[in-house]
Amino acid sequence: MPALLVLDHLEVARGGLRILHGVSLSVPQRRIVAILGQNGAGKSTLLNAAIGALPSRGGIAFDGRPVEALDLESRVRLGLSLVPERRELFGSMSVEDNLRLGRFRLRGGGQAMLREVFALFPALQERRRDPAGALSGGEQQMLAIGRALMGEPRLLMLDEPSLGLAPQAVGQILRAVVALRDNGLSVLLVEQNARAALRIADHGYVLEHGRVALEGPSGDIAADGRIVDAYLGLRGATA
Ligand SMILES: Nc1ncnc2c1ncn2[C@@H]1O[C@H](COP(=O)(O)OP(=O)(O)OP(=O)(O)O)[C@@H](O)[C@H]1O
Repeated sequence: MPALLVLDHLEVARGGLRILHGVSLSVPQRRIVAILGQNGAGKSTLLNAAIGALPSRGGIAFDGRPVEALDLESRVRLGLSLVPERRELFGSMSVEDNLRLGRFRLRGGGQAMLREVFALFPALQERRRDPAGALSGGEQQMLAIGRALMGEPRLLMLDEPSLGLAPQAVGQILRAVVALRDNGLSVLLVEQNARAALRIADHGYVLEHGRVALEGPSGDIAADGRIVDAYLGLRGATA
């Protein structure tokens, strides 16, 4: 089966500085691919370029089709979706209204998708009428993922979903990501929590200073403690 997303020698500059230096990677269908690396390695930059929020050079193909010339909205329409690190929820709006916003570009089917999101995250159903700003960090992350799912993406890109969450919430989020993969979704996961990410991912890439330092099946990366310690630092090693 051809890969769903293929980045081919992607280069991105920000503020006049080159951040990504020819990064190539692919996300197969129905797989979780983790991007790991220290702060500033370029992980968020990569996701933002893939969705079209940052200009880039190099190839970006989605489902075999070049998309680098398409704007962000067109890429989203094709099935790419990004849950950003800051989650970007509307704090004074209800949980349900935040979810419905994720449906804005599609007609019909909203109720069925809402049921699917509530089945995945029962906590959101219980709090559907509460303002998003009143949710815990873990629930807000569920809501951000749920809102992305409302748009029926084919590739879900998650930027640091475990950031700032209690261990129990991290577990809930990562189990949901596995369930989504098992249901057919492809996932590109950026995480600082390297060990947790490698436990659920099928394949991993380690970025270092905007380059792929190594890649491989996630089990191989996780099994080599030296790799995790050298490239992913204390937080990855102890998580
Ligand atoms: N808006 C910006 N303008 C200029 N440089 C930026 C901008 N945003 C990020 N950078 C720089 O790009 C580099 C990569 O940042 P990026 O956020 O992609 O890294 P990251 O691997 O996701 O790290 P983190 O975990 O800290 O978010 C860093 O050196 C950062 O300072």
